[in-house]
Amino acid sequence: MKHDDHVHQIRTEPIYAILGETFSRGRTNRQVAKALLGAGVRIIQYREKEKSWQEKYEEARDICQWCNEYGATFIMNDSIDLAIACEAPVIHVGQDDAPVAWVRRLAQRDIVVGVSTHTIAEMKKAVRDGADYVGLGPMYQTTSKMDVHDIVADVDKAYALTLPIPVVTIGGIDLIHIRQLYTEGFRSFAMISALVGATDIVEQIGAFRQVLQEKIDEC
Ligand SMILES: Cc1ncc(COP(=O)(O)OP(=O)(O)O)c(N)n1
Ligand SMILES: Cc1nc(C(=O)O)sc1CCOP(=O)(O)O
Ligand SMILES: [Mg+2]
Repeated sequence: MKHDDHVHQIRTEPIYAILGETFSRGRTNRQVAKALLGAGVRIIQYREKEKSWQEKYEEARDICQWCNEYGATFIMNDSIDLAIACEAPVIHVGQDDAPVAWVRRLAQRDIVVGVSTHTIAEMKKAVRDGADYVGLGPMYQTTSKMDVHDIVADVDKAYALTLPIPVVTIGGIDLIHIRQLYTEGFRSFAMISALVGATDIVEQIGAFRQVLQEKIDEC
C-alpha cells in the first residue's frame, strides 16, 4: 500500500486501535494485534511506553509485517527511529515529539504523519506543517494517559469538522460515546481500553460495528 492508500484508510475506516500491554488484561501486544486483525480492524497504532528499544522494535516489526499482509495500516507512536527501523508506513507524533518537517527529513521516504491536537491553534499548525491527519482529544475522560489536556471544547470540535485532512477522535471513547461523536459528525475513533482492554476483543469489535451500522442507517 502507498501513502495515499494509508491516508484513505485512515479517512474511511472508523475503528483505529491503539496497542498497549498495560491495558490488555495480560495479553501480549502480538496476541492483541492478531485478534484485532482477525476481527477486521485495519488501523493499528503501536504505543508502548514501558519496554526497551529492542523489545519495542522486535514486537512492532512483527506487527507491522502482519498489518502489511492484511492490507492494514500500521502506525508507530512517538519514535521516528522505531518507525524507520520497522519500516512503518505511518508515524503519529504528539506536540512534544519531533515536528512534521523533521519526521519527513529523518525518514527520507514518503511517510504518513499524524499529529496530536487539542485546540484550533494546534489543528491550524498541523495542517500548515503538512500533517496527513490529526488526532483530536481527549473527547471524554480517560484513565489510559496520565498527561492529558482538558476535554476538547465545542468550539474546537466544530473547527475540526471543517479540516481538509482526516480527524481521528481519541480519549474515553466507548460504545456510548462513539454514538455521540458520530451524531456530532466525527467518523474516526481511536481507542485503547475499549478495544485492547475488552474481555473478548472479537466480540467487542462486533459490538462497535453494530453501533456504527445503526448510525449509518439512521443518517
Ligand atoms: C490518534 C492519536 N491521537 C492522539 C494520540 C496522543 O499522542 P501524544 O499526545 O503524543 O501522546 P501519547 O499517545 O504518545 O502518550 C495518539 N497516540 N494517537
Ligand atoms: C493516548 C491518548 N491520547 C489522548 C489525547 O487526548 O491526545 S487521550 C489518550 C488515551 C486514549 O485511551 P482510551 O481510549 O483508553 O481512553
Ligand atoms: Mg506521543
